[in-house]
Amino acid sequence: MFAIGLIKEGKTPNDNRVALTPSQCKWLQQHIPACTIKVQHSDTRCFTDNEYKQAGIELTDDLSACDILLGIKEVPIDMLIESKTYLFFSHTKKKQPYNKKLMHALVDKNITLIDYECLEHEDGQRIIGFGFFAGVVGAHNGVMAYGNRTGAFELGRVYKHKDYRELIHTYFGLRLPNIKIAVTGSGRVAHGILEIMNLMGVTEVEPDEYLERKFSYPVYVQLKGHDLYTHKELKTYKREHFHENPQQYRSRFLPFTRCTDILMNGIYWDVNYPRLFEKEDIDESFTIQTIADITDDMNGSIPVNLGDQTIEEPVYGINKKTFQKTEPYIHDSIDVMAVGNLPNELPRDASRYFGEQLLKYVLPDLLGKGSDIITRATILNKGKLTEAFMYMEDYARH
Ligand SMILES: NC(=O)c1ccc[n+]([C@@H]2O[C@H](COP(=O)([O-])OP(=O)(O)OC[C@H]3O[C@@H](n4cnc5c(N)ncnc54)[C@H](O)[C@@H]3O)[C@@H](O)[C@H]2O)c1
Repeated sequence: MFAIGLIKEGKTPNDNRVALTPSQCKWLQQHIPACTIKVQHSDTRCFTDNEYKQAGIELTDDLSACDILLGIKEVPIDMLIESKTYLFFSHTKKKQPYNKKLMHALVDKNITLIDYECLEHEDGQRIIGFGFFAGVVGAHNGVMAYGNRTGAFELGRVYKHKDYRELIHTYFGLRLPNIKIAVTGSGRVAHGILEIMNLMGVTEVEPDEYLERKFSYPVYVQLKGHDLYTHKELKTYKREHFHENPQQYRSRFLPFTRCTDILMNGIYWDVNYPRLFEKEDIDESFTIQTIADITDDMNGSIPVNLGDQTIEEPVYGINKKTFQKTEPYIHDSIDVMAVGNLPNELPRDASRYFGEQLLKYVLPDLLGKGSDIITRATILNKGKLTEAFMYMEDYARH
């Protein structure tokens, strides 16, 4: 018998998401008879203890009999059980200083750590994540913020709805003005944004039309790598070359800052990548009024991202001259929506989607003979760094 435990999230503030929903647990127990699931009591999880009970899943406080423990966010050190196999987002692979102590504890307790973020197909595409619902919520919030600024329409808050289905019912009858929306990126986040664009009845147009034409209806353009970056000398874009040498490229986004009303940013970014634009580009010709920075790196691809807001208050203003933070929706400011845990506004749907990927691509191998995907995502094996993660030796040692 193989026992999987769903741990209670311990990080503060509490995350309400979970790796497997009650019906996914039930399905797993029915289809893999050698597997049982235990769920640790929690009163903050988006599915209640009672929902798991109704699905026939055992609830307990003690998961010490489980072989594999599934969480979402970093597990607090005092909640780690020795010698277990854990799956969660550890945020350690970039040697993040704030999780160094957690890494030391994982080593000391002989834990096997498989990090969701490192589960990748052979070509480097991530297998599981919450990006799609970050895109959904971020796009909604971006359009909502534009409505709040202009008074042209009103949209409510996502988290006040039970789930996604209920949310999209509220779009019935929504009529957006003739705005132009630029969507950047081509991954999960971008797909979530596009879903909302289509549900809100925004029409997709090509980049050249978007730049040159006026439309009598709302439009969006999706800008992918080759629309956003060009090699500084060769004036070309090759995806793999760009990923390996981003410093050799510059942004091509500037013309879009001169005709866009809302920017929905969903790209992948790191410090070596060019920003979409610079602060100095914010002049009289800069038309963007609302930025939904779903990518959300402080002072990153969006130079006026001054850090995170909360789910309750997701938007702040940036003064166009001083670049200081202001109240949202005021004259002479651009509104920025920047929240680091957007999927928590739709936790039930986000968890269901996450669990589906886990069931399809990870758990069968994890419960069976293992796979290259799992090996590549194993940072620690019984407290020891695996070969691919030896670059973390100085970080893991103490
Ligand atoms: N605000 C939030 O709550 C929230 C939630 C989830 C994700 N995010 C952020 O949104 C961004 C996009 O996430 P996603 O889920 O769409 O990612 P994804 O893995 O689904 O897609 C990333 C895309 O970027 C491309 N890319 C470019 N350079 C890359 C590189 N060096 N490494 C990997 N991919 C590269 C990939 O080809 C892919 O098309 C990330 O920065 C992520 O941290 C934010």
